[in-house]
Amino acid sequence: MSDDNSEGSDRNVDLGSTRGFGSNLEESNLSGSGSDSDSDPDDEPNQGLFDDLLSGEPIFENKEVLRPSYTPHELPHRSDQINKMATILVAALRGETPSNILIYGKTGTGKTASAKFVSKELESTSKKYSVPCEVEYINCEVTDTQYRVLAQLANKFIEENERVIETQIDSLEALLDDLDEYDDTITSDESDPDSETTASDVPGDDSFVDDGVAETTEPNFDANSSTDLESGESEPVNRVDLSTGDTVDLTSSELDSPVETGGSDTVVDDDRSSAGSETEGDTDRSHDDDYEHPLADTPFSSAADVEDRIASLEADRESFEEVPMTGWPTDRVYSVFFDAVDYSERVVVIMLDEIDKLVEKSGDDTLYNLSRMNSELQNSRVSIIGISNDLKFTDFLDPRVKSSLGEEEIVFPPYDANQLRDILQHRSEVAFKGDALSPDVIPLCAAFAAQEHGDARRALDLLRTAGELAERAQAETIVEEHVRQAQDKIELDRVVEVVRTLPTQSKLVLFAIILLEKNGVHSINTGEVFNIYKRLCEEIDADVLTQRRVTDLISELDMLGIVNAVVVSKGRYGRTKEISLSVPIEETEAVLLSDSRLSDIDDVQPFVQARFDN
Ligand SMILES: Nc1ncnc2c1ncn2[C@@H]1O[C@H](COP(=O)(O)OP(=O)(O)OP(=O)(O)O)[C@@H](O)[C@H]1O
Repeated sequence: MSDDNSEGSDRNVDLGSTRGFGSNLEESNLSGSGSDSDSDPDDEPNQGLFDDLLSGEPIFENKEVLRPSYTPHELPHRSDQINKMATILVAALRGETPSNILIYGKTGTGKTASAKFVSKELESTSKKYSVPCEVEYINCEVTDTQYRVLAQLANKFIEENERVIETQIDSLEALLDDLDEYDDTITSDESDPDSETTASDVPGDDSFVDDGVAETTEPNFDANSSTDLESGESEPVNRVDLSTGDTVDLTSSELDSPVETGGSDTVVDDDRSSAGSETEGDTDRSHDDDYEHPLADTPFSSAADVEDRIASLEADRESFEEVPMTGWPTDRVYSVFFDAVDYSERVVVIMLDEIDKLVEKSGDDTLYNLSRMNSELQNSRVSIIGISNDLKFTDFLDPRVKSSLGEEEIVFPPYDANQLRDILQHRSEVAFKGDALSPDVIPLCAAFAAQEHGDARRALDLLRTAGELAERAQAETIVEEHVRQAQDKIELDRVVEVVRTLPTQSKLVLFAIILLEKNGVHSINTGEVFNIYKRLCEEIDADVLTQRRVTDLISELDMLGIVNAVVVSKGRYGRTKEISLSVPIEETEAVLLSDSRLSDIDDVQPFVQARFDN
């Protein structure tokens, strides 16, 4: 013992300023004492707290891929649902409005993962083909009121509009720079006596080349624009009605695209020579190549046009007003959202995950407003994808909303054990080191999760937790026992979470049941629970609910799997519920007592007597 201590203190001294981390620890100890004088306290070596833990071969290669936040690139056994979604949403890429979609399925059946996968594909394809289409995802469990949903969407679209404006302004400014450069070059060419720059130097449309230079007395970029190149100035023409303020989609590729001269140099040369053009020779040919007019193939006919457009974009940007997270009247929020969506031509897909939570919390107003938007939008189109694991929530919807929202329905059935096995197999290849898994681990995780209504999230949790437990035990491989321990741990964690988040009244009812069980009462009935519950309420000054309401709370606890309540017939005494606890008593009691209100109940013993008093 004393040796150990001295070794520990040696460590402190010896490692001093010269030694690094763990792997050098032993070696450093052996190296004898070093000088104290030059040791910097900030560089003090660690005492190896983590070294042992780090020294074990880690089981995981990449644990992140087993976490719920990871979006897989492949979703085995969901191709039917994914293809169906894609078939509906492809309309957006054709500039049409896709039907609204309702996605149903129990928890962990891959609804969110599949919908996100499809929307990623949709957005990237829309970029590829330059068809404006955006997907906005909202989790209604978090954003659960009409105000918040609309505000969040409004702000997202405002942000997106600002981004688009920024890009457009950048491109327009680059265009102005090009114009300046072009003007400078033309001016310097004009002052060069060797170079005879005339109107025919300007790139023109097809007719310019085809018809021969001689005919092209007034060069033009296209049917609507004309430029006096001798003065080097562009004359404004009515190519674009700037007064409408329509968004001009100026991508940099459009801006950079070369002017169509309508033919090769050879053709141009031939035409020119045969037409006896004023412009001849190499210099002119190089002008055609080098000095394409920057405004050709743009909707602008002069620098002033471009500047006007920049000013109007800047004014638009100034006019955007971010919605605060509270405080505005809802119709104002709606109107800002509406304008933000309609700012430019595009198809917008709004994905409302856990949509049932939104309806439960704040009715169907949001869905009503969103589903009738298309009839009023001028530029854009909106389509909704609702995701829910509650199949019944549409019963609470206004029939119009229900039929509009459910234009297309896609069901995600639970996975069976074989499918879960495939999913786990795919992930485990990336998640674990080579032979970290013993062969029975994946089948066991899949079997446990299949019992839980085929929940892939549960299966992945089990596999990850089993890996963590094995790692903690410094085992080299994950074995069946780790999976069983993981199953118990997850179950306990679930119970703790459910109990912790119960409302106080339910906690009191549960506490009453625990007290009865702890005092050896079996086959507890509702009346007994009610009596203890009443005393507990009095003790902490809580409202006392009616016995009927307490019976309902017991049924809710039963549904949550915390208690087991069976109805038994007592012959001529009628029927009664027999209640027992389905969760570990100690842990559950500890969670209840961690609630500050319940922790006031200190001496619980006397309450149990109530059973015998009544
Ligand atoms: N076919 C699959 N292939 C790979 N991973 C999957 C598959 N299905 C689901 N998962 C994974 O399972 C977890 C749960 O999936 P997801 O969140 O999509 O379920 P959900 O049906 O939306 O559940 P909830 O209704 O609880 O939100 C995620 O980590 C997801 O990546």
